[in-house]
Amino acid sequence: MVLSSDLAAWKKLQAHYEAAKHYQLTDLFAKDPERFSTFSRELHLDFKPPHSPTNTNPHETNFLLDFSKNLIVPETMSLLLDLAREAKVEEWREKMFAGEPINFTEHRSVLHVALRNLTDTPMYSEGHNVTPDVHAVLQHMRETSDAIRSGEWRGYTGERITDVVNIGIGGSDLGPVMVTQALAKYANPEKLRVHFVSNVDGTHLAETLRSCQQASTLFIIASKTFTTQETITNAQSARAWFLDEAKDESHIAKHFVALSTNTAKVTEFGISPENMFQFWDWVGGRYSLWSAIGLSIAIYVGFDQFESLLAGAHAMDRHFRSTPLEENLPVLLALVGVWYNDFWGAQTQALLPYDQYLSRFAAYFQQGDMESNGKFVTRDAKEVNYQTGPIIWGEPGTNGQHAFYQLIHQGTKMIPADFIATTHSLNPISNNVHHDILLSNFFAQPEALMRGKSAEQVYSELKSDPTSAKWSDAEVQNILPHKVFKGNRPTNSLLIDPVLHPFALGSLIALYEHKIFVQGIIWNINSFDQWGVELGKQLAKKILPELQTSSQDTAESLAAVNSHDTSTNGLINYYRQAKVRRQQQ
Ligand SMILES: O=P(O)(O)OC[C@H]1O[C@H](O)[C@@H](O)[C@@H](O)[C@@H]1O
Repeated sequence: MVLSSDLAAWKKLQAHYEAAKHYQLTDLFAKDPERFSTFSRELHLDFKPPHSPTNTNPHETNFLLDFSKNLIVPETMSLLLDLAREAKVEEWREKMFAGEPINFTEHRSVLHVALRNLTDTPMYSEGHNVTPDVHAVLQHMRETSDAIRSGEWRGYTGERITDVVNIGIGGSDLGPVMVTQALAKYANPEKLRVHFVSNVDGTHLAETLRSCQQASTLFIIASKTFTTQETITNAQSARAWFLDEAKDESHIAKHFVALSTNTAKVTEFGISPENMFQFWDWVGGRYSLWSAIGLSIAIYVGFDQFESLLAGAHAMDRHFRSTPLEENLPVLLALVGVWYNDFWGAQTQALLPYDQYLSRFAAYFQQGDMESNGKFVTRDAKEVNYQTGPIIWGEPGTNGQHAFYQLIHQGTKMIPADFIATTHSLNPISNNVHHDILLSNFFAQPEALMRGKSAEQVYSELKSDPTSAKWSDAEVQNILPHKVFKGNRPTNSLLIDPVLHPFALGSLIALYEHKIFVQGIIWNINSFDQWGVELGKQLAKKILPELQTSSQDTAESLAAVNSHDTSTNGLINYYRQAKVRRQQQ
């Protein structure tokens, strides 16, 4: 396979689209009373961590995926399933679980699924059983997080740790940020707070440290490569801030730990090997929250909760690996996405969790999806002639409704959207009235997007309203079109039952990870490398020395930089002049 658009099923889908583009969702529902049951799936997942009999957290969850409000009929789904088979999704899925080096541009296997394998079943990365290594690091994480939470781990003055600052960026930040927010209910922030510093902008570290004390702060330096400029710069400044107070470098051992694959660089930084939590190059950064990168999560909510998160993801892995494609939730989500992305010309995919705990969910999957599937050549190095990964965006409902939903309802773009909610609130305050209101919106928005509002409906509304009833016909005709909603806008609705506990969250994240995997296979791209982040880094390295000025420089004497295009030169020179002018004042 070279171009997916050459596959027989792809061509059939193109032909099928010619009929489908006339579909009206309301008609499809009117014609088929079974439509909801045809295009929805319930899934029960459970899995108890076998080696943790004392972990009494819930280890089961239910999902209801309703994909009936999509511009599909049974033939659409059967063609999309043919496409998945023709693209060899099942074979590639097996290759991933078998640890084959499917990330071929970096010669690596893609084994984040092994990180949540809490059983003793061996999992191999290119022939090496990684399960014992994974379990050993989990044990190290358990001991360390227990010691910090219990107060057994003390800082250099003998104080307890009250603040944990995770310094990392991209995959070494977004997962822990998202999960610690999502599981805040399970934390005890009066005793232990977590902070995340990612941006190289000094403001991020400076503002974070304003509420921390050296004697009670633990820094987690999270970087797979341990060479990322932002992280190392922040880590060095954090080290200087710490030593400013603690003075003696030997105190670093109690206040700095590292999460990395790069032992040499960690040691060079001054962090001892026993304070290093290892992971492996077969863990992609954006799939690494399940690894040592999750240490801040384990410290914040406790290791048992972290383990339950892994168990939930493992349960979804089992579902993904063994369920026929037509019943397979990640596959179904992926296929519906491909339908809009490649045949309807949709450019984006909105993720709209009706759950405040998931406020960073879309931001997390911006990396998860866009770094994975933002590729323009196939695995066989041919440029694609179809769209690959969509633009991922979103905010929690109902906030989004009061911000950007106008465009989803009445704009000119098709925006497929996933609505996500739980059946129960973890905070059923005021007699659960908040949750009922939240969920009424969760149900109403996909309905409104589908049904829209016709000119006739608007007309009769205007006529029955005492103010507009008095309007002239011309006035009515002038205003009426602005109030029309064309509807027919597609959505998925995902209900999680009962609540977003760690197990459910783990399953939900894994659901989207596997969706991204399936889409990458269908587009025949390598979803596991990220060369696209390199070029900007290279150029920034070249520019950094050009920004230096000396204290002798004046606005008049300062030499102009001219090694770039005139735009980049102009911007750099404006900055250099501004620096020098400021120093002259
Ligand atoms: O953990 P590291 O090595 O610091 O990388 C942080 C991030 O760097 C780059 O932007 C990419 O490679 C990301 O995938 C990665 O998550």
